[in-house]
Amino acid sequence: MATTVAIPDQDALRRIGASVRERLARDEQAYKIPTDTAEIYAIGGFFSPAECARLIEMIDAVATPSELFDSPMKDAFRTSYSGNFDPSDPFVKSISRRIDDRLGIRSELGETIQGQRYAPGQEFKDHYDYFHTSEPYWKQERKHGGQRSWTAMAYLNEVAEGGATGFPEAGISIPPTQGVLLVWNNATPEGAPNEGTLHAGTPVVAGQKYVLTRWYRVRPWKPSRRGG
Ligand SMILES: O=C(O)CCC(=O)C(=O)O
Ligand SMILES: [Fe+2]
Repeated sequence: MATTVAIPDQDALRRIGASVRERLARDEQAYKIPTDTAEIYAIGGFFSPAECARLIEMIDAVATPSELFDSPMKDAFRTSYSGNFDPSDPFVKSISRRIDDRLGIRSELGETIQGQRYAPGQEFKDHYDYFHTSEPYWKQERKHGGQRSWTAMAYLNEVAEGGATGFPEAGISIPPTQGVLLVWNNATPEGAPNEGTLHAGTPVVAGQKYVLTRWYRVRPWKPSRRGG
């Protein structure tokens, strides 16, 4: 008899995938990146230069060497500095709410915004934002909001050279542009983790790169640990 292996949180991933997709289709500023491999959108001018400057200052205040979910190559894998914003700060709340509203996702599903700073030579190698449900950490994450659905990431400055976000499966490379919000669905329309979302923050060559990231779960997020 054939057995089907259940995909954790599949129904929720399918449902959230569809609702955000429908919302972005009506958003005249949301540009769908032309690829069939993954659902990736760019929204220009999402943050003003003044907001970016303020967010950059906040990243400088919280950034420490990045932590990752268990990975044998942890040290070389994500060399940027990162830190979580204070979710009770009114400015952070307003920024989070604006991203949530644009995607139409309930705020409770969003993880605390994380800021990241890359210096020349620093990078975040190819990875998926979704959780690998066969790994030991999944037992915890399942209870802390479950699988990650969409990622929203904003570029806060222009990088002198390097630092593009690469999606090798989709054959796409997105150069950092100040104020752009990049949004992608980590699942397929069917609600399975989408391997086509493999991506990297490629090495910065010159200058600094500042980004912020908000990851969304399928259920209300409860803090446990950090990671990309
Ligand atoms: O810095 C980038 O371009 C990618 C960052 C990223 O993949 C993440 O924060 O999950
Ligand atoms: Fe990522």
